[in-house]
Amino acid sequence: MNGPTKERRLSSRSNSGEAEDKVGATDLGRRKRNASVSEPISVIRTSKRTIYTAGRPPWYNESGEMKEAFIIGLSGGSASGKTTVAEKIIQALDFPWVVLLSMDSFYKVLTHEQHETAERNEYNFDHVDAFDFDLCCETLRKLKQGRSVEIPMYDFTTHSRKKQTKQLYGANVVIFEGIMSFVRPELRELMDMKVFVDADSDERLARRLRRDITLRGRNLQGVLHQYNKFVKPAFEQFIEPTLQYADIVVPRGGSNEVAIDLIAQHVHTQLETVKKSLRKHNLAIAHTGQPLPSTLHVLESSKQVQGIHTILRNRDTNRDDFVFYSKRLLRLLFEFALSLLPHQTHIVETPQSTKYEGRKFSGTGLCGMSILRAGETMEPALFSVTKDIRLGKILIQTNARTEEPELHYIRVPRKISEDHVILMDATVATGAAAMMAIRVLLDHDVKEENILLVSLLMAETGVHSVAYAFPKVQIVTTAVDTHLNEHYHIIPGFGNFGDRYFGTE
Ligand SMILES: Nc1ncnc2c1ncn2[C@@H]1O[C@H](COP(=O)(O)OP(=O)(O)O)[C@@H](O)[C@H]1O
Ligand SMILES: Nc1ccn([C@@H]2O[C@H](COP(=O)(O)O)[C@@H](O)[C@H]2O)c(=O)n1
Ligand SMILES: [Mg+2]
Repeated sequence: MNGPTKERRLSSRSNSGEAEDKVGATDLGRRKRNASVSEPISVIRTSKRTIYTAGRPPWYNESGEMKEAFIIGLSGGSASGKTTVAEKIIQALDFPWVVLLSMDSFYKVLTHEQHETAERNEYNFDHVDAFDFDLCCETLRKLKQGRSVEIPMYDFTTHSRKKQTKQLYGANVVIFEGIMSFVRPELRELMDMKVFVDADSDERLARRLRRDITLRGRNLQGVLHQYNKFVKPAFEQFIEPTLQYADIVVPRGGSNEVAIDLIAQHVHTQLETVKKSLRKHNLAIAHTGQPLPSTLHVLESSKQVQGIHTILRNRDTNRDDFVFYSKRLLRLLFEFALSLLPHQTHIVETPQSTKYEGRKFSGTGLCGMSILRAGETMEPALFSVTKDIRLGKILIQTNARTEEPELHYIRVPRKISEDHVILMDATVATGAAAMMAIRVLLDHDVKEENILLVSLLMAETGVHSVAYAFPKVQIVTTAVDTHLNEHYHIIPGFGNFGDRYFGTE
């Protein structure tokens, strides 16, 4: 993807399939508060194994410390309206990168016998032992730190985890909801705000009957049996006692607009400093005091390189010159990138029958992967320095309405998993497209340490984001610019590289 285009702005994501159709669909920035929520998740296409989501770049506070995500914990009895309230908070928040994490994801995987018991509505899903609290806690902690997590997705109709998982890279706000979300102190400690969703028990039973029969594949008798045997006693034993930890109790759940607005307002106040630092982070120097990562390799800024940069950065440079000099710089860049690949000693015999001790690429294979459209401009230069290299392509475009990057097309060379992969994008601004492409490669079993992200020009924030999410990926460029403007364009930058190269300005 072309750096100066908007690589990524907003993201709202959920991990429960049930909620996803509704909550994940929420286009936070644009949708009016009371609008119906029915579109598919702002995807980011899925593969068989992973749902790719965009991630926000990490940002830092004034002292250069990583800013943590704000976590809202939602608890309450089954069918009290936790998921509904979570959706409404997301709508009311109108804030980028909000994630909904549901405790459903952390139901333990059942044995064959347990599964049969569950089919007879005799398995106790309303007991603390039914959840993998360790995984749940680890996931929430990582999300709070803005780190990448892989989230299991739950299917209530089969009582099992879906094959697909969801990859998240960080969030501003995480809404964590579940019947037992306040039970463990280690989970409560991670929460910045605790909300208990309350509803009358008759109301909860009526809603649960309707929902479980229509959405979770249950029958009337089964729901009533499970409710009386497990759900009702669990509410009294585990859930109701956690009401004492709540900062706010929301009676009438999702229909309580006043409470939802108050929660959203409070979060906004809390995040005001974050928003300021985000603005500062984007508009001024990207990360004051943050050292650039050791995985970053910048081509030596020789006089030649500086001269080429001067031509490329000059707005008056015509298209012919722009193409010529970018190709020249690209060849230097690829030669430099190739020098970072593993090599071993290789002895050959010269025409004079003497031995020459040389070097040879020691990897299994090498292929290129371009992020369309601007990454495609790098292909000829790659071909000119590597012989018979296999090439893949990935098209990531920003949805004009949601401003989210979307994965539209992937063509990955066959048997790529043992290869070193040169991932190409002409410029990297926020890093969102590159991160999505890296995730796609990992999903095709490419080893993280075998990926080289190669780009003519990068913004500091993009470098940090990629390095933070993928610490083993080698990042190779000819220069790192410190600024991004409010349109996520690299400053001083090259302008829109793809447009200047293809003459589509
Ligand atoms: N205020 C409400 N009025 C009517 N139905 C509601 C309300 N809140 C939630 N529901 C419905 O009740 C069911 C349970 O709500 P849900 O949000 O899934 O609860 P929880 O996540 O707490 O189990 C869902 O089918 C939902 O659409
Ligand atoms: N396979 C499963 C797993 C869980 N449940 C019930 O789900 C309830 C929790 O989800 P809510 O959205 O209602 O909070 C819990 O009460 C379990 O009984 C299930 O029925 N089947
Ligand atoms: Mg729910």
